[in-house]
Formats: sequence, structure tokens, C-alpha cells
Amino acid sequence: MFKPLIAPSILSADFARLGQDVDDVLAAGADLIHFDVMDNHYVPNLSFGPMICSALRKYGISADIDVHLMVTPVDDLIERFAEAGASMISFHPEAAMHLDRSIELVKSHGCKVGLALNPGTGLHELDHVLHKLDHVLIMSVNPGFGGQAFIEHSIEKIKTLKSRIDEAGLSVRIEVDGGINASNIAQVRKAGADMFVAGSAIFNTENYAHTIGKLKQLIS
Ligand SMILES: O=C(CO)[C@H](O)[C@H](O)COP(=O)(O)O
Repeated sequence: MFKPLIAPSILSADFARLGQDVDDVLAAGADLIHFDVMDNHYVPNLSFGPMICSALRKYGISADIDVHLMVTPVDDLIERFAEAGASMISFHPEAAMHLDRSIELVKSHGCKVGLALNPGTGLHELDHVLHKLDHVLIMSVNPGFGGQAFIEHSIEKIKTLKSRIDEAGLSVRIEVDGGINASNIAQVRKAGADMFVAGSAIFNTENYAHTIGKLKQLIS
């Protein structure tokens, strides 16, 4: 059983004072930082690239940086984020030309590797690669925007994935991203998730320590 982790998504942070905002959520108890990378091609929104990752490293952020690539193609940005200081990189199977090669590319840089599955993407995408992964990122909203409502059928998908990982005797984290907040995080934890991405539920509150403390209490 993995220790549950809270990963604030900087998509909802204050970009005008990003370094300080990231410092603040870490001081408030966040376990790592989540990067939502959007290319206005794979998803209909544009966010930020590897320069922001290296800028945060230069600023002094030493916590793990968990990069979620919502881009196609993936290989060039895998390399650039690894060089910029990413600790974990996930990408979408349908966005990769050669899935196994891209997984190996992440690993070759010493980063943890994950696959991200959209709400409409089946677990069968994991069939031949699950044993190679450090985590699976279950999207509980359609990718592209923060602040959307959690899609309820994600719960069944998480439960099925958890059984599959356990039956195979694998050690693969389940990360859930989209619409996570105090009203649903306990149910998502119970279903089998152990890494929780939250953007608006954390950054849109006044007191990060209070919010993260409450989320942690609900999953402990
Ligand atoms: O990656 C996303 C959308 O593509 C996530 O939904 C986002 O990072 C989390 O935001 P929120 O907690 O506000 O739903």
C-alpha cells in the first residue's frame, strides 16, 4: 500500500508569482507538484513548457515535479522535460507513435513513467505495458481545463485498475486528476487511488495548509 500523496496542479496557481506560490503549497504540506502541459493540439488549451520547470528548479524547488504531457507528439517534450528537472512524466497512449519506445525513453532519463487515460479511454491500453509503469494517471475529467466536475464513472475504472494491479502482483501507483476536492477524495482513495492531483480545490482557497490538511485527513 502506497502512502497517499497530494499533488497540487500549478494550472490553478498564480503565474505572476509562481515560485512563491509553489513554495507556499509545499510549505503547507503538498507532497509534490503537478505540471499540466497543454499544447493547443492534443487538448484545446495552451499552458506552459519545460522552461517553467527549469525556472522552478533554479528558483530552488527541490520537491518532485510530476509532469503530465497533454501533447502530441510526445518524445521531444519527454526529453526536454527530463532535462529541465522533471521527476515523473506521464503521457497519453493515443498521443504516442510508439508506446513502448516512449515509455523506455522516460525511463532512460531516470524519471518515473506513467500513462494517462482519458475518461473515454479503456484500461486495455495498459495490456502490454502495465508492468513497465510506475503509475497510471486516471483522468476524471476530459483533459484541457482546470475547475471541471469529477466524472463519477471514474470510480469503477479506478477499482478495476486497482484489482488488476494487485492480481498481477505489481507495484504501480494510481494517480487521479480532475475535479478532486474534499467532497470526493475519500471515495477516490477507497476505490484504490494513492496520488491525488488537485488544482482549483487548493489554489482557489485562502489557506493552503488548512485545505491540504483537510484533504490529507480524508485519505489517511
Ligand atoms: O489536467 C487537468 C485538466 O486537463 C486537471 O483537471 C487539472 O490539473 C486539475 O484541476 P482541477 O483540480 O481544478 O480539476
